[in-house]
Amino acid sequence: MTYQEAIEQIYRSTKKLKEKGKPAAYIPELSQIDPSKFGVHICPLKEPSFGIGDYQTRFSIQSIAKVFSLSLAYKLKGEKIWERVGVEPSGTKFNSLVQLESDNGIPRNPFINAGALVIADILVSGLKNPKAELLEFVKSMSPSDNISYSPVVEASEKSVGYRNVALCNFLKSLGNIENQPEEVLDFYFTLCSLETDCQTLSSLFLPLAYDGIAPHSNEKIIPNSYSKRINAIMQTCGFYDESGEFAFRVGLPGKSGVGGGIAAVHPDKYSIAVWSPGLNTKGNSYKGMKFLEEFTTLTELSIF
Ligand SMILES: NC(=O)CC[C@H](N)C(=O)O
Repeated sequence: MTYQEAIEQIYRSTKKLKEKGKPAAYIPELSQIDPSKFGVHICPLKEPSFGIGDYQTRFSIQSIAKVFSLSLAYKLKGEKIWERVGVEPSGTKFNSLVQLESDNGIPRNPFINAGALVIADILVSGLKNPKAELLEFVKSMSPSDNISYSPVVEASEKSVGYRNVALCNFLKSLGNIENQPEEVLDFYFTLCSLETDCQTLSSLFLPLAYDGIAPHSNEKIIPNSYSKRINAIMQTCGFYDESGEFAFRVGLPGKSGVGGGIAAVHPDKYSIAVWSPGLNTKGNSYKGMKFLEEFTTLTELSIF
């Protein structure tokens, strides 16, 4: 069975499922999204890419962008970043505050909000123009430049961002934020507002399936060892307190966002992006998880 045949078959059966989860309610702009949207796009390394459904509709990628900010911070500062953020699954919700105090302000990993705020701080310190440079870095990964920040989503999240404000101030008080919290939060909310479609998103993850190289340009985006380590962190921490479940059911390194997107990679084989805005209770796309579970089962192509 080809990738295309598998995707067509699973898309049809997953689309029919009555249960589809609920769009994120805590960010006003995201709560408006039509929950019946559903798109999938795959970029195999050695075969033509393929998309189905709403794969060319743009959506808010939210926390999936944390893979890009981590990649850039890692490239910029190397192994030093691990002095300020860990690589252990947190077992808590993405925006949890509880572990930070006992962990002395060192977030468990770069994908929970606390860890992503520390990574944001590293980029704010290390780059002249962090927002523009991050976007330029992201665009270098793909032949498509169909990705941009959404000022509307950013403003919407800022209007209710009390928890992230609390997290950033808490981190500052514990000595793990160098800049003013307002500046770090501004960069963080802009990062989370990145918008693209499944077609571009899957291509943006292809370097992580190809030893850190962007196949369209042959450019080394990040060293091979960084690419492997980022995949390891996606595998263990990419789905918050559902990371074990995702490894168990899907078996691919991946990252989700509360916009309902999931990007995942099979090293040396493919990258794939799925979008369905309805979330399960852990904040991960309900149909996105179902789709990927069926996909790796039918194709027998998980990393395990
Ligand atoms: N899991 C997510 O996608 C969360 C990202 C969102 N911008 C937040 O900080 O709450």
